[in-house]
Amino acid sequence: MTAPLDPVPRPTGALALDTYDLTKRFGAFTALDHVSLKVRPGTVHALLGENGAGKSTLVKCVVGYQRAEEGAVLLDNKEHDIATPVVARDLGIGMVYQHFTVVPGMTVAENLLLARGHLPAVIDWKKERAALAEFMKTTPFKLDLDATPQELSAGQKQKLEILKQLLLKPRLLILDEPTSVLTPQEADEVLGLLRDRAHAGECSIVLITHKFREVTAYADDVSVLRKGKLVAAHRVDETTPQQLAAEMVGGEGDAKREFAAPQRAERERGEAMLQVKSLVVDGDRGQVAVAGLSVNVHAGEIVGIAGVSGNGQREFAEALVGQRRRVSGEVWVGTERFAATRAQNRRLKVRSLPEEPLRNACVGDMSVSDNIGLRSFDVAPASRLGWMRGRTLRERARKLIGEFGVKTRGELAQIRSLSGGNVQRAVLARELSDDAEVLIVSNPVFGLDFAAVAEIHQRLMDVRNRGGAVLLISEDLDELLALSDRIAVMSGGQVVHETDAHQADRNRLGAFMGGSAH
Ligand SMILES: Nc1ncnc2c1ncn2[C@@H]1O[C@H](COP(=O)(O)OP(=O)(O)OP(=O)(O)O)[C@@H](O)[C@H]1O
Repeated sequence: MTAPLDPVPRPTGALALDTYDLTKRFGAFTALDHVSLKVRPGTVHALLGENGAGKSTLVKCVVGYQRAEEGAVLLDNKEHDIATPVVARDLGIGMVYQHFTVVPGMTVAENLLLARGHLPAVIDWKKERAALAEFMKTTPFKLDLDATPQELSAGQKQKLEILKQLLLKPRLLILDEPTSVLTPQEADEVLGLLRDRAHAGECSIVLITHKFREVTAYADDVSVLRKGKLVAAHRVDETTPQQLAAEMVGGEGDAKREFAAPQRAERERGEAMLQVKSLVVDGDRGQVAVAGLSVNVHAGEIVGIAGVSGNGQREFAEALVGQRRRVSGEVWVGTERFAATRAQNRRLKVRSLPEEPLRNACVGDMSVSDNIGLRSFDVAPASRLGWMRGRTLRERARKLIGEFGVKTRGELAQIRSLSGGNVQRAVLARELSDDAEVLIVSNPVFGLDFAAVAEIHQRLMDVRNRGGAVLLISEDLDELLALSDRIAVMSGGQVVHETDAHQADRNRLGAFMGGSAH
């Protein structure tokens, strides 16, 4: 290892974490209410809870990102005042956040080095690069050390976040939904690696997740938060997903939603609504990201685009919705050549939900109401003779907040104060409120709890059932298999395989995704 030697060797090994009566308020709202969590050293501890239950707030208090008003944080039974993330890091606590914290202008290698903190005055790049290359060999991820974060897909950025923490050899590692944008195979690899490190006594892991499969397969213990309170704690092998789901939502009835597949209406597929013909799009580094891609989506069908992140999906989605220049090729909606202008989107009812909606589809400092009104603020009834009608916008927002179950302290709250899942719901409320005819979605349930996943999947299915055309770009094969009528696999910027979803074979799809099938 090339890190400078510490004067006093740091203690190593897995930490025990206890929170005692932790209470955190935002104004009059209590986000954490006397939470006493117990994480045994050398274990993987899953933290479950619906969107807005307080999971992120709890761990942010442990890593010094937020300060609790009451209660205490204990490491190995000793109370610590963790006032800042730097204090947490020095105590051996690492955190992989739900949002990305990589520095955009720096390469993967620079980001990794920066994460290590305590850098020497002069960096011996040759040595550092060699050390990083060695380190990369010990992880399941392969990332180009010279790439910049703008060139990385959400999945790759997530991997970089995890790598940054692994490099620090934390004694307690907290991960806030680390697998949301990973393929099932990647998720298994990373969770397997983390569990092995925990069981070897190197670290303890706190894993915030919405996936019961991950809890049963990888966690030793599980705690459930509901509305800011810790409502249950179990050894994983002494509980069931049904019991956990019921504890999360506070009632048996709702818990069944997770296990309900979306209702697919029997219907003939109509004419081609969205046609992509030989589309070529460049990536951020000028490389060809989408290399002559063609795909059609018909009325009344969902076409799923599968693929390992970084195979041009992000650039494809951006080019479709007008956020990236198309080098050549054509996109048609119905009988019209489609340039994704605001007027066209409105007239042709083309709607989209990009990944990372807080960054890509919202103005964080603006209110929930204004964000919901972003598509319609300049058309009647919200605007009359050029005047925006705030009250109309707010009333409409309030109605949609209710309809889409957005948990917010009111339509005037800043959208960035909402939990991740609720931002997603707010954007969906905006995009789906007026019968979309063409819907382009990327990783739509990233970070959502099971009830929200089921609900949003049904909403996407409803667009299809009503005769809309849905293009669903997702790195989650289970999601694609559950929703799609057809699945196209994207690899190297092209569609390399297309199949009827009902006859699709997971392994075969996986082989095309990995580039090993012909
Ligand atoms: N900085 C803040 N200001 C005001 N309210 C906040 C702030 N941070 C969180 N909240 C509120 O606290 C509650 C808990 O949010 P938190 O992000 O901890 O939920 P979560 O369980 O992590 O949800 P998700 O699964 O959606 O990420 C939410 O109602 C949220 O709106």
